[in-house]
Amino acid sequence: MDGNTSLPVIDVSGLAAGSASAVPAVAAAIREACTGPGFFYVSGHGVPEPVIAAAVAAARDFFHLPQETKARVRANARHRGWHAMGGALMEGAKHADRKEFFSIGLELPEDDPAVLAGEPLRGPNQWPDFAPALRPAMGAYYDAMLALGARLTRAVAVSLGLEPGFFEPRYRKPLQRTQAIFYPPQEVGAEEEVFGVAPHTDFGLLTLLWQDDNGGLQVRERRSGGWIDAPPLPGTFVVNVGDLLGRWSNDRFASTPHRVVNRSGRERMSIATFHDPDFGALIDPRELGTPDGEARYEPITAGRHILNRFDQAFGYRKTVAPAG
Ligand SMILES: O=C(O)CCC(=O)C(=O)O
Ligand SMILES: [Fe+2]
Repeated sequence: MDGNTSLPVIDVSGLAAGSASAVPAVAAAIREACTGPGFFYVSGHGVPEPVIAAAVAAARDFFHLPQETKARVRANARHRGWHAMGGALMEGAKHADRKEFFSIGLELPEDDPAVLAGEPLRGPNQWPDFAPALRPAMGAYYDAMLALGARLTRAVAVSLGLEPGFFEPRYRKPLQRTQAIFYPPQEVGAEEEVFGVAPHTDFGLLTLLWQDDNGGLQVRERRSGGWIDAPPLPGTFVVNVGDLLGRWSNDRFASTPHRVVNRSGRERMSIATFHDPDFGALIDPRELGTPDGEARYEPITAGRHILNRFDQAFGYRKTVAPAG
């Protein structure tokens, strides 16, 4: 299902080519998108198709394994590993999401100073030895998203009137999380309020989403309050503003609610990457400037903000002791 969409499609090939002169035009388009719908597509993103295809194939094979096999890498307190169906409940939702997902983050050894210091969410990933293709494929995809995120945040910085390099020192050991998500087909006639992902805003700075060709992602239109489709467009990623960027920018950019309903009759897959800063990055609107008045938010670290949201959304965090 390839569709038309009213959401903007921004060609970011100039960023991938490293051309400094490409930044202002992309930044202007991003500013318009982020003060408008809060969602846009990027084309010309520079991520090789085989990198995407390999990650999708390895994740699909993993999801098709028996539940008890996948449970051997069940998510730990660092959010790494397999999250079974039923573990994610969006704030205000009636039912848990109809999805399972496999989540990775920055690969840090146990003797990394941040891990030794007990920084939450830090450490090595949980790679399944029974699905050996996952590690190289998702690892390469993760790295490609780190690089794409870095290119995009340069343009985001300019779109907020900052130096292009503003975010770089805040992404030394980023909390970026990449999760392959698997949605079983939803029965037709299922209850209205059953979702693949219930309406929510993303927690972090920017989300970079690959989706397969089934469709199902819907975005709330700010003006009408209605839901519009964000259909799959080949060769693109969907990008959206998360709460952390809303807060940091003093609501100049706002995160937009979205949801997934998989009515395709088939299984659906996506890979969401939350391109988030260092645990200790200080999110202070004053630092970005507040041209339209007072700062609306107190400073908070990126890590604290994300942990607060995790504790609300994920069942496993309510049953395991917090660990480093
Ligand atoms: O799978 C999708 O299309 C979107 C997933 C999503 O919104 C999320 O994981 O935050
Ligand atoms: Fe989301």
